[in-house]
Amino acid sequence: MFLHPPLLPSAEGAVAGSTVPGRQQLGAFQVAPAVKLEARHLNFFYGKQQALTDVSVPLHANRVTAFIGPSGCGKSTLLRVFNRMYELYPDQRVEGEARMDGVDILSRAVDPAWLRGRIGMVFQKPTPFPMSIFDNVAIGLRLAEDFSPRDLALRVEDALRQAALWDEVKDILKQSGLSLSGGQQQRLCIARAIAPRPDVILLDEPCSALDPITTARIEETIEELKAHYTLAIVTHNLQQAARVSDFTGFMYLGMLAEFSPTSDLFTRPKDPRTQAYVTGRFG
Ligand SMILES: Nc1ncnc2c1ncn2[C@@H]1O[C@H](COP(=O)(O)OP(=O)(O)OP(=O)(O)O)[C@@H](O)[C@H]1O
Repeated sequence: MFLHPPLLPSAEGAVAGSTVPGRQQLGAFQVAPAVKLEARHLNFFYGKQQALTDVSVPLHANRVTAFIGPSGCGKSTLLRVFNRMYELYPDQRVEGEARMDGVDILSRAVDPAWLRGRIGMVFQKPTPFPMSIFDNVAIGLRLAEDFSPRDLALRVEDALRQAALWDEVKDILKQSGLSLSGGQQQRLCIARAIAPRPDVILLDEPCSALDPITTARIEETIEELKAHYTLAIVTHNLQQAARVSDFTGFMYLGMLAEFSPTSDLFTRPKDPRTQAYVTGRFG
């Protein structure tokens, strides 16, 4: 039988057993944000190839955490671990824990379908389904719960508003999601991820296929989403990491080389490899 762990409020203040530094280091009078999700000693394998080695990292509640690092260092793999995508592939396996509100979500006792409702994911390439704009957002809701048509419409509207797309699509909800522009499609995918009201949203290079104006729009959306969700973003764009995130993890060869408040990581990196990467000397 699967566990559906209770959802705990993500109050400011408690560091919830975290061993990793948070905002308490930013100043004597600031309160550390709670940790919503925390990887503990993760190792990950694609067959015999190890892609993550002893990664421990917190995602602070209602904050954006960016993961940066050279190609192939394990950023996407880390996000995939958090929503157990690897379980769909027989040769992939994980060791260690990922605790959300104190519960190890990698445990087989936790229902993966429940988990994917709690942790939404947005990919690099916008992936709208070949169906209407409305149905693209409603699909997960219909599978999860028996909503009345009115409640379903309200939930879809709410998700599209939070994804900053409502004004552009409210009159064309029956039109195909595929008819939207790339940036609109990506915001539609964000709305789809938001609709089940998850706790955490993982964004894997969500702007890499988008122009600068659309990218700015998505970044604004990310900033707004922080009020309701805990976010993690993988990005190759260091300026983007600096703009949107509160904390940044620098990954190198499958390890977390450094994790700090974003301003510290970019201005006072502790690890020489971070310094070399953020100053463009490799990567
Ligand atoms: N499906 C897979 N099968 C085998 N190895 C894989 C697979 N996916 C990723 N890898 C390997 O795992 C390592 C980490 O890959 P991952 O995609 O997590 O890195 P990344 O930091 O996100 O890279 P990029 O910035 O290029 O997207 C790499 O060595 C990669 O080749």
